[in-house]
Amino acid sequence: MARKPMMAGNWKMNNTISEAVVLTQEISNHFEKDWGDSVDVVVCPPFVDLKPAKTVIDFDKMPIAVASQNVYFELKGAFTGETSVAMIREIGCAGSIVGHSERREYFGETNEDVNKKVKALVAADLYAIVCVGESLAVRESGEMIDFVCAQVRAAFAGVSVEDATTCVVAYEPIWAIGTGRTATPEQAEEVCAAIRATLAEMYGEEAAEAMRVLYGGSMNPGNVEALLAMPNIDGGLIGGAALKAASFIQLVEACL
Ligand SMILES: O=C[C@H](O)COP(=O)(O)O
Repeated sequence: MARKPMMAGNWKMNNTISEAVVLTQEISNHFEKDWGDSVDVVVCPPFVDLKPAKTVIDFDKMPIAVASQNVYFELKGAFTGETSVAMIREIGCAGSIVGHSERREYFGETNEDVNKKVKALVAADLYAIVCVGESLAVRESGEMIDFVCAQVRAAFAGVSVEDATTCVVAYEPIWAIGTGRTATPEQAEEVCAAIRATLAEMYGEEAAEAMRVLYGGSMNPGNVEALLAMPNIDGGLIGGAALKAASFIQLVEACL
């Protein structure tokens, strides 16, 4: 089955509102090819930048979705500092990243939290971009497939096939994030294929074939084509290379 590629830019904690407006406008200005319906392009700015970025995209009628980098699983109430699915939905977000390794490492996000966030998102008709990935120690122990597939099972525990198929999985080996040390296409493919096999165990072959598995970790215009050539890599979750309009557009166009 031909899956529609997705190229998602995770801006992490970069760009004030004014900077976000400039970057979004630059992405819009660099837009030359009509990517139409052949790739899903997503930008994931910090919370405060979501509305300004969405406003620029809507004004320019750009085929770009906006997603948040995180969301809380409770619907509302006394959860100081958190942001609900209703809040991001009203801004016009299509979904949210969940379980990014930086949130797992620095903010103590657990597999159980990730699962609750996936459930909160799909219940609000939003999708989750579920991040999984092993540390260097796990990679060197050779246990990365078991580790990552356990993260996938935990993230989707109790999620229906209908809801799961709206979601995306992003394989991001922690040792490749922001380090310039990209996984080789073969290393990335091995784990992405195992992720799809896990999804097939949970949801059946047809659903697993329909779900997108992205790679993230120092993806850039120089290595994107070799990674996208792998049969189980359906796009990218991009950090550093998404912070410049020209390189982000190059990554999008590599999907065409
Ligand atoms: O969410 C994005 C990833 O953490 C990849 O970041 P990076 O492209 O800067 O390595």
